[in-house]
Amino acid sequence: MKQLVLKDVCKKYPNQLNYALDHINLIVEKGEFVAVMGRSGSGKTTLLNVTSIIDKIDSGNIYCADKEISTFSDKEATNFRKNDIGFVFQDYMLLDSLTIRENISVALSLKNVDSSKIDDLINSYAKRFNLYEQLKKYPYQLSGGQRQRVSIIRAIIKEPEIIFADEPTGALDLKSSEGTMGILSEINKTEKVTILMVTHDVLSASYADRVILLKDGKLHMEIDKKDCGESFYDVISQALSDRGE
Ligand SMILES: Nc1ncnc2c1ncn2[C@@H]1O[C@H](COP(=O)(O)OP(=O)(O)OP(=O)(O)O)[C@@H](O)[C@H]1O
Repeated sequence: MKQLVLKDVCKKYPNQLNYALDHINLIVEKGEFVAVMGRSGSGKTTLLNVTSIIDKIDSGNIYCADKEISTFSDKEATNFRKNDIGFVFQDYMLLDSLTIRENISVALSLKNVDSSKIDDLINSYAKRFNLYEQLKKYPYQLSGGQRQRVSIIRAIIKEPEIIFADEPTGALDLKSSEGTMGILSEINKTEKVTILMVTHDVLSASYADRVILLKDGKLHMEIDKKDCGESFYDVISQALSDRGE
């Protein structure tokens, strides 16, 4: 089943000569994990922003599970972001004045989950991702890797159809990056959640099923893990270096 379909999607920012997205055609299957790569300015964040309807496109169509989301009204777009998708950002986007438990529960209260169930749900995810002891603490008391695990729990706990991740390992050291990618990969397989992740990091990209490479707003190349097996990491590195990325 198709989760996301982009048909001839174009986007140009005001006062810019070039398209940020130039006739993008892309299909992401339900449960697929896709990494978006490309040099700075190639359109990665714009692609994430238009598929999560944070930003509007100029032409083309975007469908999510057969609904044309690119024509959603503001209210429909807000509901879609609240109920159907989760976000993971490079800088975690946790609220400093709230405890870890409160930070996670914000996602559930937005989705109107029954308050009697919220604590149990948070406890079980926190135990699963080794954060139970941290629930009473504040974000500044946690390491970067722990904060990113909190933000992944906040994204997955509302059972979204898709998680959009923008450079989730961008601020992390190697060990924390591997921990973060291990968790994203686990929830992709266990919860069957579709993931669209922007990254500059080949190691992070190698956890995906497929890598798409953008260049000047165009979909330049796709690399499928199925075609590469064990050498996926090397094939991605080679493709980037061949293109001077
Ligand atoms: N708000 C904006 N206003 C005008 N131009 C923009 C805006 N956002 C992005 N652009 C331009 O659109 C193009 C694509 O930018 P985008 O941020 O999507 O690239 P990116 O691949 O995510 O880059 P990076 O890796 O640096 O985050 C670039 O030429 C950029 O300068």
